[in-house]
Amino acid sequence: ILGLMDGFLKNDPVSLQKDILEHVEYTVARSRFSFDDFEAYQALSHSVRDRLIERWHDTQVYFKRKDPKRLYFLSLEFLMGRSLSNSVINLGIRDQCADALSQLGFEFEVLAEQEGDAALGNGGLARLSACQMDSLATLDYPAWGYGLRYQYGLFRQVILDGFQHEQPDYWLNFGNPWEIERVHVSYAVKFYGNVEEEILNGEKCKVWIPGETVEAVAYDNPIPGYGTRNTVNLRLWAAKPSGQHDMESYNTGDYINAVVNRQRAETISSVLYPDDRSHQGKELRLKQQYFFVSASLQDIIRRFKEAHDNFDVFPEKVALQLNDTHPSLAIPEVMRVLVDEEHLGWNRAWDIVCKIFSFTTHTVLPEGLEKIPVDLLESLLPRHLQIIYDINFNFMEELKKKIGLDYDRLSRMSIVEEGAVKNIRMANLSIVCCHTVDGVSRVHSELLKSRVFKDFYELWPQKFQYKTNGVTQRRWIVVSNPGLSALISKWLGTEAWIRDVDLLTGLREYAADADLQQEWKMVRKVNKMRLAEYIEAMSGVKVSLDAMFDVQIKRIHEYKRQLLNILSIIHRYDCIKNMEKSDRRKVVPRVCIIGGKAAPGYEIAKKIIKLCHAVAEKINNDTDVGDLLKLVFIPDYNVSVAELVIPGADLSQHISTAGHEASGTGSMKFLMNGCLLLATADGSTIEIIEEIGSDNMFLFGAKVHEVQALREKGPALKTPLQFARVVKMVRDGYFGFEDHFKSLCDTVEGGSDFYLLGSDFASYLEAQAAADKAFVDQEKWTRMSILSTAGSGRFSSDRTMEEYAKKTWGIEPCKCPF
Ligand SMILES: CCc1ccc([C@H](C)CC(=O)N[C@@H]2O[C@H](CO)[C@@H](O)[C@H](O)[C@H]2O)cc1
Repeated sequence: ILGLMDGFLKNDPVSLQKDILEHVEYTVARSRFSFDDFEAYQALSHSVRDRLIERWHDTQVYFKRKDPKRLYFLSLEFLMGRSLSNSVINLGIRDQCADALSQLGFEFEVLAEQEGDAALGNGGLARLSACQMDSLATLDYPAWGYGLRYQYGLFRQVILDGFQHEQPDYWLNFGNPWEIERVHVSYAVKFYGNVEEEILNGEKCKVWIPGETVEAVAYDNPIPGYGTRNTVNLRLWAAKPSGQHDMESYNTGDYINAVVNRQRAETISSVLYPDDRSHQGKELRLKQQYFFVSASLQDIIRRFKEAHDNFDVFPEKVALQLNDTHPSLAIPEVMRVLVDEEHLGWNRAWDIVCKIFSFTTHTVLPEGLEKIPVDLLESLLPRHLQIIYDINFNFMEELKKKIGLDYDRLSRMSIVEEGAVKNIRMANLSIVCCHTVDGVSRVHSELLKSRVFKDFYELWPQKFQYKTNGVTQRRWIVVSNPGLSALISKWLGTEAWIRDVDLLTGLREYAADADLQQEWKMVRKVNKMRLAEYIEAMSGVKVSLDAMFDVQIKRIHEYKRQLLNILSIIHRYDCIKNMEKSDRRKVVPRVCIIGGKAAPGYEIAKKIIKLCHAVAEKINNDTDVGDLLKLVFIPDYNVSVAELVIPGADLSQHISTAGHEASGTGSMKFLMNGCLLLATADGSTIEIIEEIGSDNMFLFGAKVHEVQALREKGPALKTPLQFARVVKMVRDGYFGFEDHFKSLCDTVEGGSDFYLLGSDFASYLEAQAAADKAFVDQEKWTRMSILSTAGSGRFSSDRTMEEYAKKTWGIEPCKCPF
């Protein structure tokens, strides 16, 4: 048994080879003498999976024995991307795998490309969840992630004639080696029905009689830590028809309908809502939220009761994190279980609930806050509506005692929004219940306290904190940029920075060192070549490696101002066209790269994508301009595309109207990879400036506190002539489709420039010019690039998770010793 302490499987190339060939034969069921890249990928993945399972078991066994306080991270979205490369890096067996494969005639990188992305999320919030799971595992925290196993992830973006089309992402087509179906871990989830009263040992208690029951089946995704044996679990729920058959319909021979009804159950977890803007109060969306919350809480309470029989201990053993309001039905659900099923009594139950829940909001705009129509909740979850009403009644009573009968404030703070359509304000419910309300950057938290949740901040200032977002350096440097990763380890003389990222500051002293600069530039050149090949393959456009690769990749939103970027490209093009031939050699060649998905119903965002293609069509085919300027739109932007684009970027743009980006995490990934930032002072960028200094960035635009006043100016707002000129070019059909682009132009003219593209245009062009000037001085640029990486340590999700663990969750590392 001692020999088996670190598991059965050995990680030397020969053992790996044996395991791979066995999986080819017995798992993939192909002859070990002839199998292709995809089958080799499947076999390798299963060999790595086996090693994850061992570590997962050992970790869970150890957690069970130590019974530490656990964190349960509830999120409706996890944007995991690919798992193979990240897993072998965190297991520390990448080279062994590469050796084992090369002897079998396969190349690791080629096989890694075979894997499809697990795109179970929309954007920032979803990828943040994934980065945070990697950090929780690496820091040995006893954590679990809970979410939904969508059969269809975020849609595939197909561009036809410059227009976005959505294709379903059936990602499970060829199975998924990174999950383990847990047929024995399943729970019944109830919907609809009504609530009846019963007398139980003299007590009146409520009983919910459901109208429909669906089965939730668990799929476990082992999340390996880096440099530790700890492997935590991401448990995703899939909806299955519940066991009990309604024989009734069978007897009436209405067999088909019976089966169809049963199939209906599966639709609950079938597709991810591709909209990361407003909540449309759709019933299926609400069903998804309650389905995963109910299954997760049944699982969490079962695990607690295995080791404990007194719920007063629950807050010492369980911390529940709500990733935005999407899982906040967990609050009335825990109340329902503790009151209706465990019979703890309301006050004791409420006391427990207020100790276990914490909430992070990722939205700045009040209209982005989730509201659920009362009638929808009444029909789908009648008991939960009652509980929410009771929570609100007690809260209102308490509030009246504190603030008196200030009806405006009372109605603003009420969880129930009166009006033609009564709604439940999920953010208010979350704030009333949770002990901590976190923003995702310092300025975000300031805006929450001074605007969005001002009333609540004045009542409970202690609840409002912030934990600035972070990203994992394992995926965003080591996996996606192995050249830079090796260079950093060489110059720091250790790989310890991968676990302890503050060590990156050690690069500062070498920022001007000619040797490092040389090697740094070489690594970046190789990454640029890889990106240039991808661009040519995806768009047919050949780009020059001497040009500055200027990148803006993120979801398409008006507040993220991709339109401002495109209008500045039109300006740059116009300038080149009108410039003396002789002056053209002073132009710094630029390749502008834009990528991102628009929510299917977001028309303006889709027009921005079309405009980008129309402008690219003009510029890229203008031989007169040639390599001085290129514009390419990268289709189907996702985690894997980001891993390829970010290492090859010279400049990245984060140009949201100040006060609109809660944090932003893309900027942190570019920073870690030594890409310079052209940005507004918004969200996390404000903290990046403090870390690396504004002289290592290109900043422009109105500040957060200036935006309101500028908006009030409305039509009086001054916009530079250049701005009017480029908008006029679009309006007049210079790029065609003038009718299609009219409404787009209307969003930035006629006093309705809500996102201040016009008033920020001049300083934006100045920042662009400053970037051009700096790029010519490669010594200066490379020094700024090295200092960017050196100052990026603070933006690791390791720091974020340590802050949450200490200040919000009260959990300690629990490192599996064997
Ligand atoms: C359809 C409902 C919906 C609404 C909002 C959302 C997310 C909260 C939107 C989102 O991803 N917000 C981004 O969260 C990041 C992680 O904290 C921040 O860095 C970004 O600034 C924020 O826009 C998802 C789905």
